[in-house]
Amino acid sequence: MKKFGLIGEKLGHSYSPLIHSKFGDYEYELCEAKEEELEALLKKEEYGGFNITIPYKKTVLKLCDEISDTARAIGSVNTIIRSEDGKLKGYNTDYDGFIYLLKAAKIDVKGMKCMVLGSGGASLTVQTVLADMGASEIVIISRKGENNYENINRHFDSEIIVNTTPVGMYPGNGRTPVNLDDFKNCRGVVDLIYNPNKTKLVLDAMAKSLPATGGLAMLVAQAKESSEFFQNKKIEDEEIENAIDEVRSETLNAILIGMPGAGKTLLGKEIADRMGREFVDIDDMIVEHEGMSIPEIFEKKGESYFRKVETEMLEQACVKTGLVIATGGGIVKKKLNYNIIKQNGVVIWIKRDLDKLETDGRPLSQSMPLDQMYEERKDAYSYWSDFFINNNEERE
Ligand SMILES: Nc1ncnc2c1ncn2[C@@H]1O[C@H](COP(=O)(O)OP(=O)(O)OP(=O)(O)O)[C@@H](O)[C@H]1O
Ligand SMILES: O=C(O)C1=C[C@@H](O)[C@@H](O)[C@H](O)C1
Ligand SMILES: [Mg+2]
Repeated sequence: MKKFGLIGEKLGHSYSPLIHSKFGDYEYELCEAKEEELEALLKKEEYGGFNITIPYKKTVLKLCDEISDTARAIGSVNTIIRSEDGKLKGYNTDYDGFIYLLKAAKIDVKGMKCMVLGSGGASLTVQTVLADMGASEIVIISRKGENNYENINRHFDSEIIVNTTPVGMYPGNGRTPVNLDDFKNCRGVVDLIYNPNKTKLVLDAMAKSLPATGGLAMLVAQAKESSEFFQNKKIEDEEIENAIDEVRSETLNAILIGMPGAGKTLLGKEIADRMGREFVDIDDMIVEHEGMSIPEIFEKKGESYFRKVETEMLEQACVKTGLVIATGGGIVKKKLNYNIIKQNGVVIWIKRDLDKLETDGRPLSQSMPLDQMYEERKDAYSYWSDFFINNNEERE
């Protein structure tokens, strides 16, 4: 079997090799390339075909020998196949991928005023789908276009917002292209970014109880169709959901929260061992970073300094994927930590009866009654977590 590749400018964020490994038994490589290298790369015969991503989906049109009707109509190619006679044929599988995403997220664009952020190849595909699905108006916001971020207030009445820019994408996590507070009529948010799993834009929409989705389902659905071209065989649609589930379970961090001494570190290590994952303890990161024990940091620098370093360490750990992360008990004291944890995390609340909690080496647990601390924090532990584990059985 020939090998295949993903061509783009920067590819450190891509899950495509992982996803393609679910659809077939072929090699799939990341090929970072500069624009002037594209032509030579496409000619390399060891590759049976390619996916194309930011910023080359428009550029490669002129390098293909043939282009499918859909890709030509949209003006964007994300899949290229080398035929037996060496000719390169360009397709667009993002079109079906975006339709799949809208349906999966139950976001109906019919009759809606839609704002598309960004004007690259992915934006062209999104615009075509929105028009085909009956959007009443489609506004494109780009840095230099007629509608831009300076005069975006003209379109604060948009009902659906679709982000096709890389703003907020790994490693630039935590950024958002627009402030959702400005869009009072907003009825749905779609971010094509899939790493992180939930961008700031998506988390902001969820905080307002708006329907919102990241781009993983689109990525997987377009990859399935590309893989059908690569292998010249049909793959059933059920495979898309299976692959999404597998990618989520392999990439999301398992993040443990709960009272000091509840067993986050103990259980975190055990979970990581059993899953064959790397374990990270935020408290250990802080101690290493500061070169002091936690009681010493509290004593010499105070709690607010400790919290500042804790947030920095949390940010470093949570932009990564596939980890088991034990936090300190006070992580929920700072609202800012919520988005950091949620972007790539499944959050597990470790519960243990208060009279069983270890307080040694834990300055806050020694400075106030544990039932008072629990009262102050229990609603946050509950709201921040996706599920809980009872850790009352003796383990040692
Ligand atoms: N189920 C259990 N059985 C016996 N001992 C336990 C159990 N759970 C936790 N412990 C013990 O309680 C102590 C505290 O556990 P651990 O350090 O894992 O808590 P933590 O939640 O990480 O605390 P912190 O918030 O301070 O980091 C440890 O000595 C641990 O071995
Ligand atoms: O990030 C990625 O791996 C990709 C993103 C989209 O552009 C897709 O169209 C492309 O096939 C792969
Ligand atoms: Mg711990």
